[in-house]
Amino acid sequence: MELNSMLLNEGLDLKFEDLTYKVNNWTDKFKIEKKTILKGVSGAFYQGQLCAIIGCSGSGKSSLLNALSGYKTSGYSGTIFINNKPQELKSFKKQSCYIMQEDQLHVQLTVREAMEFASKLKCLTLSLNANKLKMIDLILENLNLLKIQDTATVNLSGGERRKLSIALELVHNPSIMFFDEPTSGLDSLSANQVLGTLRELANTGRNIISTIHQVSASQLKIFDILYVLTPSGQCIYHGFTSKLLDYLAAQGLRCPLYHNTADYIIEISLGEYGDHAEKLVKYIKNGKSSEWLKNTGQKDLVKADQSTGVNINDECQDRQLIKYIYNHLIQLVILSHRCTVKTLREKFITTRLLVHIIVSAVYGWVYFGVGINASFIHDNLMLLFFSLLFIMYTASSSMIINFPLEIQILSKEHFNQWYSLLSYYISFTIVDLPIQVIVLKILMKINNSIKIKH
Ligand SMILES: Nc1ncnc2c1ncn2[C@@H]1O[C@H](COP(=O)(O)OP(=O)(O)OP(=O)(O)O)[C@@H](O)[C@H]1O
Repeated sequence: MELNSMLLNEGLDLKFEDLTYKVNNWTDKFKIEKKTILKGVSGAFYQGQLCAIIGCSGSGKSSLLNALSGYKTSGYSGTIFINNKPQELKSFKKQSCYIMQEDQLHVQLTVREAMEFASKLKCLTLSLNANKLKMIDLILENLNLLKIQDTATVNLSGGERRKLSIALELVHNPSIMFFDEPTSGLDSLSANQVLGTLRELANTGRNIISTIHQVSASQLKIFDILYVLTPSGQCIYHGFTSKLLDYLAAQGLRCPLYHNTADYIIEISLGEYGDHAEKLVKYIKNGKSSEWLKNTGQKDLVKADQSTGVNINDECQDRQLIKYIYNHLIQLVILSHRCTVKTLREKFITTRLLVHIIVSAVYGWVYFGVGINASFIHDNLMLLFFSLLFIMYTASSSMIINFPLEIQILSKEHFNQWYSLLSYYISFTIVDLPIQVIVLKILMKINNSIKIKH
């Protein structure tokens, strides 16, 4: 199905030059040494194209994607251009999104709820108007999710989860989308459906850049552009998928009949057909050169040379401050609402209440009558101490239990500019506060009633 024209987008062009990524590595002798993951690679991905970054495991595909998307910045050197201007991360993040390998979804919400909260957070509005609701319907319909809109995300299939991850980001109409192995863990039918969705997204004008671990011959044809990395983090091919065989033939490399071309070039990068990788890196100037295309009669990789430029916020400081506070307040209200809905659907809250009832009953029984006898002052102190300890422990336990489960979702949503960390933290605390007050009341009530009855 073709994506509706309402989802059309101008797209952004992305170029990178001499990108190097170094990490610190521990040696056998407990010393730190620098390991180079990406060695001065260059390339360009253009709007309206579906681009695949392929290579063997550990070749640096995710590292390259992390750099291009701005997800990671430390350890990287080189230059990235957006529409021929140096990448300005803050504004770039507003026009891009990064969809990670693992689908980070709120399992307590339904598909529709997840979409509505995403739309509210991205549009900074407490209620969605008819246009926004129509847009959600449109996205769900185009990604075949409308009929399962009331299903909890925890019950979705792998392919549906991946599509929902895409749908959630589409609500703010990103111009460039990064995907880290979007087909991993999916059966071939779901993988084909997800790749079909990526194709449609590219057809709407967006720039779609994806790493792919294993790609079949038929799936390979879906991609316009291939970018192939060697195990040493260099580029041996950057160009049209359809021209890969011509490129290899020009170097005297002929893909065996019925052999997957993607597998063939990866095998070349691994040195299975001799020492060709170095030669190819030089020939294509580590991704910089598209000269070889001229031999094939093809023009440049560039589809369109336009420079709409990245929006730069030039508002005065006072207005920015008011806007900043207003945005945080709106985020806080939406996040508190979402957190309340999730908390009320959690089983953990019942367990928490039960633990308080049992512990308060035990304390009441053990320290019966100590409050009315001055000779039990030591027991009074002990009761106070244990009660405080228990309250403090249980109050922090909700954060300790929930935070590791939420950290991946938080990092995805925060990176994709849904909200600030401050708003997230305050909303989490606000929603937990009434629960803490209620359980404290229970603790005191049961404690007192046991003292009186005894
Ligand atoms: N922070 C780091 N510290 C040490 N090594 C790292 C770090 N980040 C990446 N690496 C190493 O860099 C190499 C490339 O990693 P990366 O995840 O980019 O590869 P990949 O091509 O995406 O692999 P896969 O297909 O298996 O996901 C790996 O050998 C990895 O162990």
